[in-house]
Amino acid sequence: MQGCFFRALPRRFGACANKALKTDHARLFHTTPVRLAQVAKLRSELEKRIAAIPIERFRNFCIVAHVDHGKSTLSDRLLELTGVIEKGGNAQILDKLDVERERGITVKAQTCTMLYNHKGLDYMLHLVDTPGHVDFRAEVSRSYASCGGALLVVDASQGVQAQTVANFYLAFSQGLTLVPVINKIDLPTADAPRALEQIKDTFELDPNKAVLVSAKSGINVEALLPSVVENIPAPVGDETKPLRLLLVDSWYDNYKGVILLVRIFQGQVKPGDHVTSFATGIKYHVGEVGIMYPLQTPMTVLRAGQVGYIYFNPGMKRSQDAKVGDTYTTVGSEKLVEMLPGFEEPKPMVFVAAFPVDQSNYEHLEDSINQIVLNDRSVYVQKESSEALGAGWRLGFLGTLHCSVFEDRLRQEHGASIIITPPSVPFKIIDPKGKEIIVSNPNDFPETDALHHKVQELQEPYVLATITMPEEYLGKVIELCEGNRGVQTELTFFTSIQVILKYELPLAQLVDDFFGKLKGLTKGYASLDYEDAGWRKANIIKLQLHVNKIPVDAVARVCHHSQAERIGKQWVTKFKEHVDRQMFEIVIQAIAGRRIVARETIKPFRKDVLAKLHAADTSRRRKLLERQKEGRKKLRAVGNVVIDQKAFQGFLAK
Ligand SMILES: Nc1nc2c(ncn2[C@@H]2O[C@H](COP(=O)(O)OP(=O)(O)OP(=O)(O)O)[C@@H](O)[C@H]2O)c(=O)[nH]1
Repeated sequence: MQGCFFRALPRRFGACANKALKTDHARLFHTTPVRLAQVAKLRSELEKRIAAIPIERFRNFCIVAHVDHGKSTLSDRLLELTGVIEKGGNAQILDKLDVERERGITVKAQTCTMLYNHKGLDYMLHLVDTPGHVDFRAEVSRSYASCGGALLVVDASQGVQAQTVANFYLAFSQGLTLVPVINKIDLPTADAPRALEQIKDTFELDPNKAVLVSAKSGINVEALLPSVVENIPAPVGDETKPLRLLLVDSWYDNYKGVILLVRIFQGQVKPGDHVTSFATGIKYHVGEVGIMYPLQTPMTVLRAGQVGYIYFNPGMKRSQDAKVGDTYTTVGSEKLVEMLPGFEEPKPMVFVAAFPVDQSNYEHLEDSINQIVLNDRSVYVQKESSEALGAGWRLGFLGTLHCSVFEDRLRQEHGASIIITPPSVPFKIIDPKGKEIIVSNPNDFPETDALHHKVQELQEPYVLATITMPEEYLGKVIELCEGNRGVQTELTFFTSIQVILKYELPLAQLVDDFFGKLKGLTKGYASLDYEDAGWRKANIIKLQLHVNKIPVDAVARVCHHSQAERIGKQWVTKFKEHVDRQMFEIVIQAIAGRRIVARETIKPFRKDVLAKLHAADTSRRRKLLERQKEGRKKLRAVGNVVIDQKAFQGFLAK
């Protein structure tokens, strides 16, 4: 992670962009008054070099791997090799989202163009560094659409892991050429022959084509680019035909509006062109086109086969108008150009309710949420209000990591103080007429009395989980999967001691810290990946927390019948820990449907402390009343029970 420049590119994150200009490279390529002439000269030389490269010498490729196998470190080395960034200069210019740095994960795919001279000829390489974590798989899948091949990186000490398998099949299904790369060969625990055997056994990839490197120390990295040039096919596309471009990604810039990352399939695009979107029908005048080198570097034209950015003049204001997967063409060519197949929008599958700790911060928090959502449109936001916690939002995410990254960004970048409920998954109601309704808010679950005439069937989402692990943990992992309502679909030994296990699991079980339990059971040796497996009939029920017979709406959740008692017991025990004793008895109940599945009681105070106050002691009485008034501000009422906000925070904390 340290010194990773490429991942640090803050192109989507306007606030950070200026910091990136501290790099020598960025100074050269971005205007400061002193260097203006020099910048113009360098850009024009770069442009001339690019103009002389025919499409047959373009190579668009991405780097895919399991989490932490070294994608970003390798990207840095390739950028250094091609002179895009300076050698060893990365440490000073380290700059990226706080959350990415702290967690050591890539959240957004980043792209960069490189020029590489191979056997006396210039090649234009376009590289995409993709996130490894399963929650951000849509980023990887979209990146593939602009690429002809991929470097499949495998850590020599860990070998093939779950996300290596998932990335391989995704790339394979999209017809990409794969170049295997065995990384971290410098580690004492590296076992390159085993990793080579695994890629041969599991993916039928030729081990002789694999390149063995150490991205960290740079060993043999120079052998990679010749392999890219020789093995990855050039894109095809006629630059003389009408424009046909695919919108791969977008981000928001406060000054320029929405900036689009595009792959040109046919024709060319220049500033001043009048273009139109197939999805929205909106027409725009192109303001600027350019390449990521590694920051936005304007060019006079982008042509077939290239990946670059464009923005409009006047700028695109609404980020919803930039539909990832959309096709654009020149106005007047609409009938001559076929729309590209596009992408399926990723659907949020994990939902939480979020509330400001202090209701007076509601508007500030709403602004912060909207700002993050501008650059992350996979987040679903809907207003919600709770009797206990006030006004807030229901937020939907691609997975639990996506959710906690969002939460961290709210806290770190916007200083938000927020209460977030544990993640839950949506459920589907099929009504008696066969109409399907997907519901993400447990409070919309039909009342028990209405269930039989409002619902024909209830369904919950399932995933197909791929788990890899050393054979010695197989028994324990099978037990864990079965205990989480899993159904085994495959068990394969891919070396004499490594196993790939596939299970269909309810997503609700997976978000309930399944990965944490798996890691614990296997001492961290197991890896997990999953993909959507559709909806299955489910025996689910609404579980509610009642305090003195009044439901605490923010806490309600929908769960499987078999889990209701366990969760209910956890709830009442935890809630009791966080609620202060009061003047009367408090009864806390967990109720599933009509059944009370757990109960705790908080006994009242024995003495009335106010009784001791002397009637004439007015100043003390006033002091007490003021203190009480102050305290009340922090309190929320649930029926007749007044509960401190901190109790909710404590109760809802993981
Ligand atoms: N010893 C050694 N460590 C390496 C090598 N390549 C990467 N690392 C280390 O492995 C860790 C993960 O590297 P990254 O480049 O962040 O991995 P990544 O695949 O981009 O991670 P994600 O994007 O989060 O999936 C970092 O601590 C790197 O310094 C290598 O060749 N040798």
